[in-house]
Amino acid sequence: MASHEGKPIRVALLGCGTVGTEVVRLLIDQAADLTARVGAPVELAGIAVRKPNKHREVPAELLTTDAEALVTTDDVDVVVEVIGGIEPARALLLSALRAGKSVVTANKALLAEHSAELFEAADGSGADLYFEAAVAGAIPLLRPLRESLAGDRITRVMGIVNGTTNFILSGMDSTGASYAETLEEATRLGYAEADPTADVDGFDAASKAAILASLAFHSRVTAADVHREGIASVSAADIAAAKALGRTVKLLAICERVTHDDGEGISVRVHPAMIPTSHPLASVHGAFNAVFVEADAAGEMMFYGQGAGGAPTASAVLGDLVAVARNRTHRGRGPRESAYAGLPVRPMGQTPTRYHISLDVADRAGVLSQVAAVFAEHDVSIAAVRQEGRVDDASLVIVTHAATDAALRSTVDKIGGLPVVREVVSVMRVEGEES
Ligand SMILES: NC(=O)c1ccc[n+]([C@@H]2O[C@H](COP(=O)([O-])OP(=O)(O)OC[C@H]3O[C@@H](n4cnc5c(N)ncnc54)[C@H](O)[C@@H]3O)[C@@H](O)[C@H]2O)c1
Ligand SMILES: N[C@@H](CCO)C(=O)O
Ligand code: NA
Repeated sequence: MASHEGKPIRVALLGCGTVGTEVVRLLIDQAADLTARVGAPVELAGIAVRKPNKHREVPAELLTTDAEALVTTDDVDVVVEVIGGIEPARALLLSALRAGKSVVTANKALLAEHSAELFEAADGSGADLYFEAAVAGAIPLLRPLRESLAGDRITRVMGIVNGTTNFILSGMDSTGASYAETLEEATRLGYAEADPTADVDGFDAASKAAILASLAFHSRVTAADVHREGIASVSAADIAAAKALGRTVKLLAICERVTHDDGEGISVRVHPAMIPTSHPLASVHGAFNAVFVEADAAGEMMFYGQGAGGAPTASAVLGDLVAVARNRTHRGRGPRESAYAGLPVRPMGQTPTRYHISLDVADRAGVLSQVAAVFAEHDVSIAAVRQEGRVDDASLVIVTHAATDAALRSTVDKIGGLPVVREVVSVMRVEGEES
């Protein structure tokens, strides 16, 4: 096959915000190295922006407001999308792929909803679709899943994939700062999405979980399939309850194989959970991300690094850009969509989990047995109980063994209604320990 060595790779950049500005800087600063690594110069053909008059540290002559014209021009080989959101990003990338341009994107929201359509367009023209920056920023994670681990059988992916919420939770845990203060700081540092509800309500992590589950289990998983709970309901009481038992609270994205009588499926979820402080994910602080991957032959692996911020995210974008540019220069092609396994996503209720339940109860004879009876009634086995008497009531902490999430929820509902239970102080799932 003929090589296109030497012919410049022309790049259209869509969006020039936090990530886009850093992409331009790296492309310019590292032009000579990129040329050597790709085997051809990588040149910016144009930068689509909404407000051309805004001050930016990028070459003004490359700016355009006509993104549609830019992505379909003959003079462009690769389109890099760092606008975010569904439209117009979706329409622009479909146009680009259909016109045979390879695409590099950091857009998790788009991929978590429309990857099937995008891959189909890429297949139609033989173009590449790369998106390493969409999950866990700078950390090489999607390429290991799509390529390095393609010969193994992945059983579980669990991690901290949202820097903003991790920054908030670790800030609340260590400095005692308020939720509002830490969120403001995360926004100032460029970690938070334009609308921080995407971070705090778990939408950002759910999009990433959908992408991870699709790649890990060779199945189509969209954001709508992901069970999602954010951090808005995590209280100081939850954090204190976790600390009292040597645990800490993290927002986790968990994708795992689950087997039922009717066959194999997957569970994909995002929710706050208590993990032991001895667990490696417990020491992931600030905007850092970390993801555990478990595979049959490889065993356990952990990927750790900066999951957000302009420069770290641009690093992943540039890595993908080099990969697609090399493919163009040497007439290769990256991996396509792999959804052949078609595993169904199980409802959260069927997922085996463990709960930590902290209650304020009356301190008198028979209370513990009444509470324990509710667990037995729902076939939920108790792993540990801790009771501390106070003046006229008691604090009761119960940690369960694994049971279905539906059984655990019904247990908590019924316990909350017992006359001897004054308050359900904290209910949280427990992860990262033997069940
Ligand atoms: N910031 C991060 O840490 C981070 C990390 C990983 C992934 N991402 C993803 O990268 C993408 C970009 O994020 P960002 O933080 O740079 O956002 P940003 O808001 O800073 O930048 C987006 C830019 O796109 C511009 N834009 C909007 N509509 C446009 C249009 N129609 N044409 C041209 N430009 C348009 C906006 O004016 C803005 O300047 C998003 O998909 C985001 O989820 C960001
Ligand atoms: N807002 C995201 C950016 C990275 O995707 C985060 O906080 O992790
Ligand atoms: Na990544």
